[in-house]
Amino acid sequence: MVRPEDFNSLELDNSLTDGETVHEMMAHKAGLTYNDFNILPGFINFGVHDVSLETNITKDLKIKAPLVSSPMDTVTESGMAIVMALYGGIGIIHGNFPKPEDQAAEVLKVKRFKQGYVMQPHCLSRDSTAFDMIQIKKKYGYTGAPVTEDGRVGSKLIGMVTSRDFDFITMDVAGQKGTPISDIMVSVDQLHLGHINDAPELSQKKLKEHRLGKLPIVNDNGELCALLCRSDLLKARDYPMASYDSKGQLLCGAAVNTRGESQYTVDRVVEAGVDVLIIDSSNGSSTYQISMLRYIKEKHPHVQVIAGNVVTRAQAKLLIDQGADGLRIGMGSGSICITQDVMAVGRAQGTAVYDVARYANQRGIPIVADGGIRDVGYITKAISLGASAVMMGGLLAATTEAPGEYFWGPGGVRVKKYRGMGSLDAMEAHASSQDRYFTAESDQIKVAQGVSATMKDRGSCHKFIPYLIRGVQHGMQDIGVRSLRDFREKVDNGIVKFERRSTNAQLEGGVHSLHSFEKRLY
Ligand SMILES: NC(=O)c1ccc[n+]([C@@H]2O[C@H](COP(=O)([O-])OP(=O)(O)OC[C@H]3O[C@@H](n4cnc5c(N)ncnc54)[C@H](O)[C@@H]3O)[C@@H](O)[C@H]2O)c1
Ligand SMILES: O=P(O)(O)OC[C@H]1O[C@@H](n2cnc3c(O)ncnc32)[C@H](O)[C@@H]1O
Ligand SMILES: [K+]
Repeated sequence: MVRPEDFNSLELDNSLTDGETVHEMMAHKAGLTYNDFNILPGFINFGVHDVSLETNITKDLKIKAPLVSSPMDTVTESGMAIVMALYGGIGIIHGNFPKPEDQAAEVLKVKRFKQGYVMQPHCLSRDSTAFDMIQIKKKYGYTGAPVTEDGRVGSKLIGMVTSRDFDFITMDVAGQKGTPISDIMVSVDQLHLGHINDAPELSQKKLKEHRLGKLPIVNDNGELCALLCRSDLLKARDYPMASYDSKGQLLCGAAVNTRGESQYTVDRVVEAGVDVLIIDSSNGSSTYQISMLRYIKEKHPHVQVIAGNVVTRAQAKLLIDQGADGLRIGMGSGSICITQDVMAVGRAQGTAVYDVARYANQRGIPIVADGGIRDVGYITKAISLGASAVMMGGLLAATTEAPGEYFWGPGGVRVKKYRGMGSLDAMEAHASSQDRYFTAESDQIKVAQGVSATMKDRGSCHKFIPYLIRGVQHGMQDIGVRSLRDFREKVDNGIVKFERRSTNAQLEGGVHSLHSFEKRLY
């Protein structure tokens, strides 16, 4: 039987100094990044479950896992933001929508999230046919769908195709093109309905009592708001780490650019209940950024603001002096980013995180290390350099919860699109993002800072994020630190040791010398 007290006097003898302190490692002025170093192991005298990942991402905003999803249109809309918050992180809704109201609607979906409720069910319209229902079944596997006036959530519910109705449809696809949906749906007056303001328990009771597969949830005007699904309820579980606000709603962030018109967007997303705003720019030390920061702080003082991006202490000082509650660090480090090639400006991410964190943390301002997080160990390394959280784009793209549909890429691989917000592809997607790339109002010459790519299907965040969290906990256990604060203190006072590694050591640290291998991670 292992008794903790038997080991009380044991510790590592830190006078035997292998490696170097973080300050020694960073004293060499060449830019370093995560892959350039390892952290040396510490003494494990606690279990992996004892490692707390609680952290502040701004002065006043605490979350339980140091994970933030990037405000990119192939990464974070409400689906991603919900799953990030359920596991203790936070998602930042991107700002590349046709209208500010669309972005606000995504924020609202996160704030209104209730377990078991599908907020964006696939709908049919008054003009749909049985053929369209067959297509939904084929593409998504659903055997029922709500029917609304114009086929969208938010329009008037007129009926519902249930799996029982659907069982009688012949799969004679061509023939069903002529069968109006009204022939196979149950009309709204014969449906059991839930109200959006009802407590979730009440709607769940209705669903169980009437043995329904799905319960449409409507508002006072009879417009469809959501669908409560039996199968999702059965899957529902507790999320003990979830990031909630004081009203018990999931935390949510949103990004805005620095254009004057975006003040209107700020007001809309704040109205929707956003908890934190990110002012999105590759170079945060601009007059444009400062006027946006001032606007938000004056008009909405209760909303936390992460300013950026910055990579130097002078940039950080400027934004902290102007009232930033948090900073986003990274210029050129993103997987889809070509800023350093095109602009000749940027900084190695490890050095940027270390330098800015040392300054900002002294002033009580947390930093989010943005870009270049390729794997779970990179998260631990970013934290070791002083980051309070990491922001991920590519690592989360191509999960089920990322926006966009999967398709088959070269070699028969299932992929989703992942693109830089400054890629021509993203610029062309919406007028709102195009104007930011014209270097002057009248200038029609675009200079892309990002590329458009595909990423291999990574499965659902419901598996991937718990894997990331547990991976970081294991890393911190190996280092011998129980919390982010403990980590920071032990790095600062030189107890946690680092070692730079040669190119050969980097190769050795990866998989090598194998004929073939399979990489299954979680
Ligand atoms: N982290 C990175 O390394 C990095 C690098 C490039 C792009 N990006 C991402 O790409 C997107 C766009 O970044 P960006 O830096 O090109 O956007 P930006 O909006 O900050 O800048 C685009 C152009 O618009 C100008 N501009 C901005 N606000 C203005 C105003 N109010 N009036 C007049 N001109 C104004 C800027 O000076 C710049 O020339 C963001 O999502 C950003 O996060 C990130
Ligand atoms: O996590 P990764 O994928 O390494 O980086 C995400 C990070 O990249 C930045 N970014 C987004 N779009 C662009 C773009 O078009 N050019 C340059 N950098 C970009 C952004 O900071 C993301 O959070
Ligand atoms: K890059």
